[in-house]
Amino acid sequence: MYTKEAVAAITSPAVNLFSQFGHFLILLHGHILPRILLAYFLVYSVFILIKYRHTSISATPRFDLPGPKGHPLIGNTIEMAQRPPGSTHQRQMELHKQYGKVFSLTVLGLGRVIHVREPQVIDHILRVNFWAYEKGGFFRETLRPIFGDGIFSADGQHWRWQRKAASKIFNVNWYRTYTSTIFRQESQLVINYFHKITDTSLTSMAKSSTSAAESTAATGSLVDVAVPISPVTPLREDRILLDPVSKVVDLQGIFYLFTLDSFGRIGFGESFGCLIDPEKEVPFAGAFDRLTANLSLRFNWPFWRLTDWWTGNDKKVAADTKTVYDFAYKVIHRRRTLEEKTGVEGGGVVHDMSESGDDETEAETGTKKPGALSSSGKDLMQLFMEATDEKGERLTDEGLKDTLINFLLAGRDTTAQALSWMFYLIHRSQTRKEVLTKLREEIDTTLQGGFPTYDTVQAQKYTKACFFETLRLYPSVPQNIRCVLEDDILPGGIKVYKGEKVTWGIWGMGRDTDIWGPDAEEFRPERWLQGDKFPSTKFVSFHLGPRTCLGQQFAYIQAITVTSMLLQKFDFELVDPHNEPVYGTSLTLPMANGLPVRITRRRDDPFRREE
Ligand code: HEM
Repeated sequence: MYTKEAVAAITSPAVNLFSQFGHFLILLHGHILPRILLAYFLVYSVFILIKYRHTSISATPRFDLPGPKGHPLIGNTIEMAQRPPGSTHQRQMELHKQYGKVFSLTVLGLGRVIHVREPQVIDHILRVNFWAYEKGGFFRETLRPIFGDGIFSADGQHWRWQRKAASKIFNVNWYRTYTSTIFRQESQLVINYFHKITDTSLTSMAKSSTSAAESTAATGSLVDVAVPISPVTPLREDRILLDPVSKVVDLQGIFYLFTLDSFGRIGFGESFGCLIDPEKEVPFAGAFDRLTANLSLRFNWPFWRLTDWWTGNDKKVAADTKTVYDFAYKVIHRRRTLEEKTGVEGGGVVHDMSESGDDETEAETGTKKPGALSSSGKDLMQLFMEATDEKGERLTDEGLKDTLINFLLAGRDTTAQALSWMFYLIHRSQTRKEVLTKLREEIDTTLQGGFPTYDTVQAQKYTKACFFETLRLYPSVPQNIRCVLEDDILPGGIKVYKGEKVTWGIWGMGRDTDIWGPDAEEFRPERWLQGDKFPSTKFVSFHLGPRTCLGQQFAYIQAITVTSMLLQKFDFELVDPHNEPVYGTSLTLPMANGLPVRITRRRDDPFRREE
């Protein structure tokens, strides 16, 4: 047995060693390491605070660029998020006045955003050095939950093939023989509705609207998918007929219905039926509107995922996305079934335009009889079902869904808003009366009381000038942004580095006196018939370069058709002709409270026949 002393002799060195190591650990853990860490942390924090004293930590500081001072670590994030809705464009213009043609801001999530204003610089980004810029991950990730990988958010090869496929579709033959006819028919539905308002008493109006709905439901010709026209269809919250007694309607609301219905037919050969009874709510349209408004908020607020979850907005967005997707898949499913039955890609759908009922006009203008069409009577869905992607493969249902939704986003709100601003501009008190007179003279002389066609639209130079002049002052896409893919030097010598963003305000450029001269703020369509020509690097409302708007012809044919047909028949009086409508929050440029106008039958219609 070991004695006490023997045990102590054996264990004490070990105990000593252990206790010394313990002391060392205590020293290290209890005092020095945290101190070192703390000191390191403090020094690093001071360094970070100094480095990012005016810049968000997601951006490299740049002292060579002017711009409003930001807060430490978050840069200008709060200021950007706090801007009152609709004031973005004015604020950007003020900042340009203060800091010059180039200034920069930093925002958490976005990083450094460089604002540019010179046409030459924008031309460089969009055309000259196109491949050094892209929409980028931020844009894609913000849009993807709703708009998938469609043409709007795609970059590189995936964008290129979509562009190539769509370019084949948007051609003169298609416009001449297919889309123009649909624009005419849909414009006629707007006219029918306005006739109902202006010509009949309230009671008979209500009756006729019900019977129109019933007869359409019975034939099933227009309303197949989206619009359950039945007494249970709810009335719209955002009413179209604002005052039945003094015949006031929301013209912007009507234009939204017009472009949606037109797109339904052009996109997949089925109308949403909105114009059959504009007072009835169309669930798809409501869901789509809310989704686009949500998207615009996401672009300005980097923490949208968190706040959406916190407020429960994510559930509403999910429900709206489902409504839109369900609709798209239903249409696709019908086409796939047809495809199986016929054995032809996309079902081989060719719309017989001779059902249009306006063959007389076609005969008068000498254009081909629509019923005799072949490929030009195909809707977008048919054309995309026939197309192949970058790998030479047919589009999946998901790809088709993305395509449809992206084209709808591209083509619906933009044209509806441009039309609303144009009607506002030609009727507001500040615009010279001769603008409307000249417009009507051109319409009457060209159409002689008949319907517009593709060819008459081309001849209406003044009407087109009014449309372009509207888009100069009120561009439907008021702001745009690109991500820098590789370091570059902009004209004028400003350096931009990979990962930074460049943005330009199209709204502000349209009002810049350096670009458009001293009368930049004036609505003067004549400028398009004299010095200013389209396309031009000054006018970026339809974009520039390889990603220029694919639908610009589509848009102005549609706009000129409906404008001509409405001005032939009706007089419009703004309820408030003196004040500019307030801008709504969106990716595009809507009027927040619509465009209330009083409608009457045209007083001086030289071709009026008693109907
Ligand atoms: C007044 C009406 C319109 C305006 C002001 C307008 C403006 C624009 C702008 C600014 C872009 C560039 C967006 C970007 O890349 O960031 C664009 C792209 C596009 N637009 Fe339009 N647009 C209008 C109508 C239409 C219509 C009616 C369609 C089709 C039916 C259409 C189809 C497209 C497509 C497919 C793109 C994407 C092009 C690409 O990325 O290659 N647009 N549009």
